[in-house]
Amino acid sequence: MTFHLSAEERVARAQADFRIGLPVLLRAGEARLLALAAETLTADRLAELRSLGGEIDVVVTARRAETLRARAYDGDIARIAVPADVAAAWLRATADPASDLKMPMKGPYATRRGGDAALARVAVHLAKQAHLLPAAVTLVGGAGLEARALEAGLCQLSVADVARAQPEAMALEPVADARVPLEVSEAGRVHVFRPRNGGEEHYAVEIGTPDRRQPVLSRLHSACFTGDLIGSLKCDCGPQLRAALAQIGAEGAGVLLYLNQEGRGIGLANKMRAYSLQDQGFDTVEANHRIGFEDDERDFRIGAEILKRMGFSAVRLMTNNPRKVSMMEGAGVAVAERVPLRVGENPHNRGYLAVKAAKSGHLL
Ligand SMILES: Nc1nc2c(ncn2[C@@H]2O[C@H](COP(=O)(O)OP(=O)(O)OP(=O)(O)O)[C@@H](O)[C@H]2O)c(=O)[nH]1
Ligand SMILES: [Zn+2]
Repeated sequence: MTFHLSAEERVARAQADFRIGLPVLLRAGEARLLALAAETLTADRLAELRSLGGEIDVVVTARRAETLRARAYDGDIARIAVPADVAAAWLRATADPASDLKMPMKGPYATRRGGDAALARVAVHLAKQAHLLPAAVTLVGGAGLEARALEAGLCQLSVADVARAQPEAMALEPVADARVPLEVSEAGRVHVFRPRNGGEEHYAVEIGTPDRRQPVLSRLHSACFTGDLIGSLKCDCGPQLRAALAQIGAEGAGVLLYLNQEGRGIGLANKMRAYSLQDQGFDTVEANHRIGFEDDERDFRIGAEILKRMGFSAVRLMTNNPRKVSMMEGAGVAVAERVPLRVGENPHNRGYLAVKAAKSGHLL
């Protein structure tokens, strides 16, 4: 009897190692690549990589490459060659937009073309999933790479593992639920759902006893520490959260889903990076792109799966976001009605709301 690690378990370990700053060995057929997150790379670790020989790249998304004026020959990513004489700070500055303004002409960058970029793509995917800067440092062709990785006990992952690993939404389990009387209704109940991959837990706030045979009044809310908790005026999240709860409470039945996808799925640290860029004049969408993210990295299937696990198959969805409607329907939960939720506009978030309407299709 020996232990068998599933694809999900391997991927989850690799993500955790990226956050710690440990390298992971990626495999596809005969190809081998050692990968680390650019954000957690230290000078010592860079020296370790260099002692192996081989080619070191910093891999960024095509979005970040555009800001850096580097050519993205691999479509969605760019493999930037790291010169032999640069320090870890050079790699960091390539990945991190914090110094873009101070050094507007970073580079010039030499980007690799040809060869297989599949492993480099997996490396960037892991960094994103770990909520770090979406960039990886990679090494190919190092002497005795695989043997050394094994000897050091590094995590190993194949491209097939990443493809096989189920999305978080498909592997959510209910963990616990309990009665929580709320200001808007004394008949509140909080349910906690946990993904099998050890990722963030997500919550459902059930109010009253909604009829499972009818479309349930529902809000799909994404975590916003700044808006939900400390009263930030930069967005409309706090007022939306409270208005949705109030409306569900007034009707006497419904479900508020609270998904821990802070910052449209990029995590709070990256959201603060985006806010710094917004203070330099970029809008909410441009800021995400300059870090290297898409406009919206959320997976709303998580919300649909939670509703299905709770016995619902149709919703009256409180949202202005058409993507939430289409992703809900794509995941098998019918949207019988879209209930608009326009509250909380103020002078600070007026521009943000206008950009969401103009660029992300939000309905007014
Ligand atoms: N990356 C990024 N995230 C932001 C910014 N402002 C707010 N957010 C996040 O955006 C999300 C807002 O989520 P929702 O309340 O579901 O809003 P929505 O997608 O606009 O859709 P509806 O409110 O349903 O119309 C939260 O996760 C916030 O943390 C920003 O400038 N950049
Ligand atoms: Zn917000």
